[in-house]
Amino acid sequence: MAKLLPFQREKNLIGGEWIDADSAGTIEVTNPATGEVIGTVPNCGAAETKRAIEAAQKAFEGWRATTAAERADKLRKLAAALEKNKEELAVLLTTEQGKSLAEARGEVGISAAYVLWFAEEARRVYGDTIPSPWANRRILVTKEPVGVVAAITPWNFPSSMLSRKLGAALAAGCTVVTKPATQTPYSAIAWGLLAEEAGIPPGVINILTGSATQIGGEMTANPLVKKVTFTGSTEIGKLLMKQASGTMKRVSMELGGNAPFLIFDDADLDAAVEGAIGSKYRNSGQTCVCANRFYVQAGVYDAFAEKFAEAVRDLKVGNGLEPGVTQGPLIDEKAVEKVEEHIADVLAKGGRVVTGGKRHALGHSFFEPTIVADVTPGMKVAKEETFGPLAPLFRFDTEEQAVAMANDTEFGLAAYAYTRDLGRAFRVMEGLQYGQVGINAGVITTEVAPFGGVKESGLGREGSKYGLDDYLNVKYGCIGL
Ligand SMILES: NC(=O)C1=CN([C@@H]2O[C@H](COP(=O)(O)OP(=O)(O)OC[C@H]3O[C@@H](n4cnc5c(N)ncnc54)[C@H](OP(=O)(O)O)[C@@H]3O)[C@@H](O)[C@H]2O)C=CC1
Ligand SMILES: O=C(O)CCCC(=O)O
Repeated sequence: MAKLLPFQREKNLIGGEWIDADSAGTIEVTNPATGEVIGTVPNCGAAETKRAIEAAQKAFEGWRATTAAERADKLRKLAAALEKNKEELAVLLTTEQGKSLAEARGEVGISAAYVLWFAEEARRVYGDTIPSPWANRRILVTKEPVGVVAAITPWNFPSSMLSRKLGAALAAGCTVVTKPATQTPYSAIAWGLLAEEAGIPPGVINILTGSATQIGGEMTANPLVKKVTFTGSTEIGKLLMKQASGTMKRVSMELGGNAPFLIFDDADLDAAVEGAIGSKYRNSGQTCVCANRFYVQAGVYDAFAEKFAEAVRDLKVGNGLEPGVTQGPLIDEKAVEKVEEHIADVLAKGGRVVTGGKRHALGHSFFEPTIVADVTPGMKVAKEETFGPLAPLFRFDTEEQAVAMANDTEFGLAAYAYTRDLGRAFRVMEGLQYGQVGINAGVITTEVAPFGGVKESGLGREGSKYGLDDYLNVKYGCIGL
C-alpha cells in the first residue's frame, strides 16, 4: 500500500475524537488512474452515526450561542487553512478522484471561496419588523439555526460539495454530521483536520465513512437531525427524502442534471466551442451541470461539429497528476460501461462517431473524449444523463423546437445557449425550465450565485445570499405591550 499523503487521515471524527469503526472494519480506497489501493477508511454504521449526531447536538448548544462575528472569524480561518494547504489538498483530491491537478486546485479554491462567502454572509442574517395590525402589539421576525444538519456528498466534487453545505450550516449556527462518498472520502476527512487548525470547537463538524444505508438510515431517522442536505443521484435523493419525512426534516437536494446546450445559427462558433469544452469535458464529463445534450441549428451543424472535434482532439487524457493532462479517468468501471452503452445505442440507431468512441489505450477507467453526430430524440442520450465524456449532437431547425427538446426531460438543473441575438437570448433564458441558465457561457458556477435545480433535479439553493435560508428557521414573535 502506498505511503499516506499529507491530509490523508484514515479515521473518522466524532465530537473532536478521531475514531475507528466499532467493528474495526475498514474499506479500501482506490486511485482510479492507477487502480492502486491508496489506503483505508473506517467502515462505520448506525451506532457511530448515532453518537456523532449526539455529539453534534451537544456542540449545537454552544455554537448557536456564539455571535455571528465569532462564527465568521472561525470560517475565515477555515478558508485560510484551505488556501494555505491548497497544493496538498489538490494532490489528495486528484489521487482519490482522478480529475486533473489544475481542476483539483480549482475545486479547493472554490471550496475556500464558499467558506469565505458564508463567513461574510454570517453577519447578514437579518430579521424584520412588520407593521402591526394591533395598536398594542409589535411583530418581530427573527431567524434561527435549524439545528443538527446531516450532509451526504458525492465523489465528483468531494471537497466543494461539502464546502457549500458546511459553510452555510456553520455560518447559520448549525452543527454538521457528514458522510462523504465511499470512493472519495479523504478530501472530506481532511476538513476535520482543517477545522482543528481553524479552532472550530469539537462536535461542530463530525465526519463518518462506511455503510451508506446504515449511516443514511440513522441520519434520516434520528429526531435530533433537523435537516438533511444531499448531492448525488436523483434515485438516492428521492429515497432520502422519503426516509426524512418520518420526522419531517427539512431537506435540500442537488440531484441529476441532463443539461441541454443550444447552439443557434447566429452564435459565435469559436465561443460556443470554448464553452462546450468547459461545460462537457470538465471533470471528464462527471458534473451534474455538464452539458449532456447538444442541440445545434441546421445551418451551423457541420461547422460546429468540425470545430468542436478539433478542440476535443487537443484534450490530453492521462493521470491527473501529470503535467498537461486535462482529462483524468472516469470514477470506475460502471461509469465507463454507461458511456459505452450510450455510444452503442447511438450507433445502433443510425448515429455516427465524429471523434473518440472507445476506451483509452491507457486502460483502467480512461475513456476517449467523444463526439457523436446525427443523434435523434429516440436515443438513450436524449433522456439519460451519461455522466462521462460523451457529447451527442442533435439537429434542430427553429428556436421553438430547440427549447421544446431542451425541456423534454424530468430534469431541470442547468442549461446553456449560444446566440448573438439579444431578444433570443432573453426568450431562451426565460423559456428554459432550469434552475441555472448560461447564455454565451459554458461554466457558470460561482459562490456568489444560487446553485440548484427545478423539477426532479432537486430542491433548495447552495451558495449566494440564498444559500443560508436552507439552514434557518423563520420565527414570528408577537409582543403585547
Ligand atoms: N448531482 C450530482 O452531482 C451527482 C450525480 N450523480 C449521478 O448519480 C449516478 C450514480 O452515482 P453514485 O455515486 O452511485 O451516486 P449516489 O447518489 O449513489 O451517491 C451519492 C452519495 O450518496 C450516498 N448514498 C448512496 N446510497 C445511499 C443511501 N441509501 N443512503 C444514504 N446515502 C447513500 C453515497 O454513498 P456511497 O458512496 O457510500 O455509496 C454518496 O455519498 C451518477 O452516474 C450520476 O448520474 C452522482 C454523483 C453526483
Ligand atoms: O456536479 C455537481 O454536483 C456540482 C458541480 C459544481 C461545479 O459546477 O463546479
